[in-house]
Amino acid sequence: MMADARGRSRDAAGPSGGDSRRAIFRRPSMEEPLSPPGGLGSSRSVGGPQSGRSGRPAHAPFQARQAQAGQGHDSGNRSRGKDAVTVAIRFRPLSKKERLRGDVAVWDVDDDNTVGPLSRGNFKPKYKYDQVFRGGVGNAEVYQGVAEEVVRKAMSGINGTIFAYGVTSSGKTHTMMGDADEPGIVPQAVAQVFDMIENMPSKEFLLRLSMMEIYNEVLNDLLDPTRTNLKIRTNSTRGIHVDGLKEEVVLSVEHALSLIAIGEANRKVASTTFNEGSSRSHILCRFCIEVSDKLDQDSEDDAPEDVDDMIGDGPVPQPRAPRGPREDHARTMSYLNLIDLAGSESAKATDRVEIRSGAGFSFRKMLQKAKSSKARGKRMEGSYINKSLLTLGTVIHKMSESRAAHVPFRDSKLTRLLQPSLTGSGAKVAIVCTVTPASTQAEETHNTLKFASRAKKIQVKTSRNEIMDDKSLIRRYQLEIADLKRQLEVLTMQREATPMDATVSNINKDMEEQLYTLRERLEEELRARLKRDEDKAALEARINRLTRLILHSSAPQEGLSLGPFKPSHLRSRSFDATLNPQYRLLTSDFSRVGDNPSETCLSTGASQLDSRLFTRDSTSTFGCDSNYVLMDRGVEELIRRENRQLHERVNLMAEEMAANQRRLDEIKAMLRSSARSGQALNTGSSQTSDGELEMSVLQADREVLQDTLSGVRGENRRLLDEVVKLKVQLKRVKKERDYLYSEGMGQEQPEPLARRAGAPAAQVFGPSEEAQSGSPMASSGVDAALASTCSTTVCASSEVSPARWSGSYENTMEDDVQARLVALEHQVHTAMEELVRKDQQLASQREEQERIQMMGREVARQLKGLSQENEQIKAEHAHLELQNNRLQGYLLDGMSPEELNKLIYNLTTAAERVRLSVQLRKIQTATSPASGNDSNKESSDDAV
Ligand SMILES: Nc1ncnc2c1ncn2[C@@H]1O[C@H](COP(=O)(O)OP(=O)(O)OP(=O)(O)O)[C@@H](O)[C@H]1O
Repeated sequence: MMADARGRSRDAAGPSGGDSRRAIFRRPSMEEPLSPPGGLGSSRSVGGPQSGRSGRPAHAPFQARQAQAGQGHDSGNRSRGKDAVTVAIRFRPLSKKERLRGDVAVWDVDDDNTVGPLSRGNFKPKYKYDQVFRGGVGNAEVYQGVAEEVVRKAMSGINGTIFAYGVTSSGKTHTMMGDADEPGIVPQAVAQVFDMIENMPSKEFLLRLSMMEIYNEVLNDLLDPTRTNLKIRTNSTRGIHVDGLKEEVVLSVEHALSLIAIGEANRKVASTTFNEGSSRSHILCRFCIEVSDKLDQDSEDDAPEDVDDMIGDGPVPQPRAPRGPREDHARTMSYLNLIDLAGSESAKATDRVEIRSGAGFSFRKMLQKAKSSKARGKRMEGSYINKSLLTLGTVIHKMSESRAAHVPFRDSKLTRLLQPSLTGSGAKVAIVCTVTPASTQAEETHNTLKFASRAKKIQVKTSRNEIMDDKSLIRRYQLEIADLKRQLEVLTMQREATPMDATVSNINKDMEEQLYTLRERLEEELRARLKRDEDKAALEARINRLTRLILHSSAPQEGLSLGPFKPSHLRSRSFDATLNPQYRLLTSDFSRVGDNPSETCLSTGASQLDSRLFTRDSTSTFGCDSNYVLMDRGVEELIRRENRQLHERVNLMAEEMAANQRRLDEIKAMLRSSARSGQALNTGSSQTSDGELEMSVLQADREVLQDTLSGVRGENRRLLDEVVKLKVQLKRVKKERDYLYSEGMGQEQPEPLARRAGAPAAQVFGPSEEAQSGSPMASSGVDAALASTCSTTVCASSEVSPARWSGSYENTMEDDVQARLVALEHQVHTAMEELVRKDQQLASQREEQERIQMMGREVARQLKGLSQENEQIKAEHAHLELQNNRLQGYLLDGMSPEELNKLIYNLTTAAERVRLSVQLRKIQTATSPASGNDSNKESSDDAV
């Protein structure tokens, strides 16, 4: 940068560069006394277009610049006891568009911050300001010259307000917000705030950010677009404030910038003639800064006591508040308002927009109609903007007049919101009026310069907003954290005194042991029950078996009384008769008897059978197995009975046959006599006819007799069939007897009857010689069967008395069965008693089991409750330990809150960040000693 002796600018460093710029700007003269006190010259020397666009935050060399920035800046104001509003003019370079349309710069700046019009190349100084920035000056320099001090004051408890004022496209947004390459006042202020926090370890801060816009005189929340049409309210506690405005606790630079970006995205922007992205609303970005001494600050004497100590310049010498006990730590709460105003625009310019964007002829009317409503909207926007800016100008004008009776702050929302900053008990105001040097906008620029000049005359008191009561949020957090710390200590002490986990685990252990014991008892009961069930089943099986035996024993009695012996269990039972030699013997014996037609033989066979049976009855072998013998006797008795019946029938038949035989003999005799008579008749005719008649009669008689004989023979065959059936029955009986032998309680079978009788079976029951020689009776099977039947009859009439024998063994058998029945009944009775007793035991055990189960459930429920309680205690403990760890790990071990802020911001979402920030503040406050005066009253209006 070059400058001549007058300070007229000759540098080509501005973006426009060239001769025109040299014609506009003059190098300011450092010697001229027009510059307000405050190192403006030094500020100017630091900046420049290059340095301003470096993108480096202006606050970075914050401490290094402190001496420069504060040196004598406010000395003049200090003499008045008031701070004048800092007013700066910022020219922007001619835009490309302006140069293209032939605009030239018609304003010039002197080094003494004087601005004046250029007339035929001559500069006529007209207005003087605190700061005037040429077109090539970057945002960093503007920040240092205008905003840095305001932010510094805000951090020390003095309200600060910075706003940009100017016509549209003059560079307000560029100044306040900037861009990525050249951050504006807002991002630089954020960086400075956190920079200062980082450099003040003895302090604690709570930052909150809110963003709102005034669009068409309607207040909207930019951080929460759902909150619209907010109302401005006033109360004694909070003063003028926006009701329902969202305030976000800010944790870091990035956090704040992200929130501001959100608000920026929500603001109303539109395209106008002069600006593609023109702001159509006033944007208020507000930081609420609460500062407090750390509660547990031990090395307070080494650390700077407040911001002014650290800054060093002390623009407003505040008497240091007497430091009381640690509870009376000073706490301040201040607001830093950063305002980007909407740009005023003439209706002509708006109309130009509409006309310029017109379409072809065919759509002209339609488009004009549509666009006229749009233009109306735009005009309305413009009128609202202009009205509020006009009100601001009026307010500034009135305030600049020392005797102004009434200042119309309420005429617009903008002035209403700015009222505390402009008139309040403590405020530092900086106004950056952005202007363009373009000739086509010389009038607007002139108006802005007039506005700035009036604003320069406003005087605002600056005082620190110290809050000594508990209404501040930071104080609440401090108290809450202190309370939490106390709780933590109590819990820790309790835990150390009686280890919580051990207690709970002991309870758990007892419960588990009880449960285990109960489970064991249950299992034992279950086993015992199973055992009882098994015993019961065994008893039942035994009863069934015995019952079966009883039934088996009673069956022969029925058989004896009702007919042929046929035990029910044998009807369905197949067995191999050939396996039983006794059965085979009897079968063969009987078949031989049946086959032998000889009456003598039959009689002999039957006698042998009876004698054998009798012999068995009288031999000692009978006693070897009473059951067997009894059953054997029963079977034999049956056979005898049936034999007797057969004998009776056979006798009847024999008598009948004998009668028939006699009749046949008579007939034969008659025939023979008739034959003799017929020979005699052949000799005489009369005798022949009588003889033939008699012959025919006899012949007829003979035929009748033959018929009768055939009937008798048929009857014989029937009887033979019955005999065969009886044989079959006899075989079956023998089979049953053999089966009884085989079932004879595991004892040996008696010897075959034939062998005991001492005679070979073939000899006894073999066919008789008469039968073998072919006697008439043996010629047919019928006669043989008849003979067999007759022999059985003979056998039935033997001298052994079957009735007597049968009765005796029946009695024996009955007694035995009765005895067994009694014994079995006794057993059954005993078993039933045992069953009843076991059932009673089972019922009582069931009750006991249910009681134990109920106890188990109750114990499980208690255990569950205790477990939940344990979990809760553990979670609480973990939570408190986490807090403790944070306290000890992060804060006490040296990690600064700023680093923690960054860490939290990087790791968490926005919502979580807010929550954590609150927690963090609590924790941070908890590490400081309690401060504040509890006697002051607090209002809940300050709740976030
Ligand atoms: N000092 C400057 N140096 C370089 N470019 C600038 C400067 N000031 C403004 N501009 C440019 O001028 C254009 C308009 O600026 P900006 O949007 O900040 O104007 P504005 O006053 O905010 O307008 P409006 O009131 O319509 O919102 C932008 O493209 C911006 O980059």
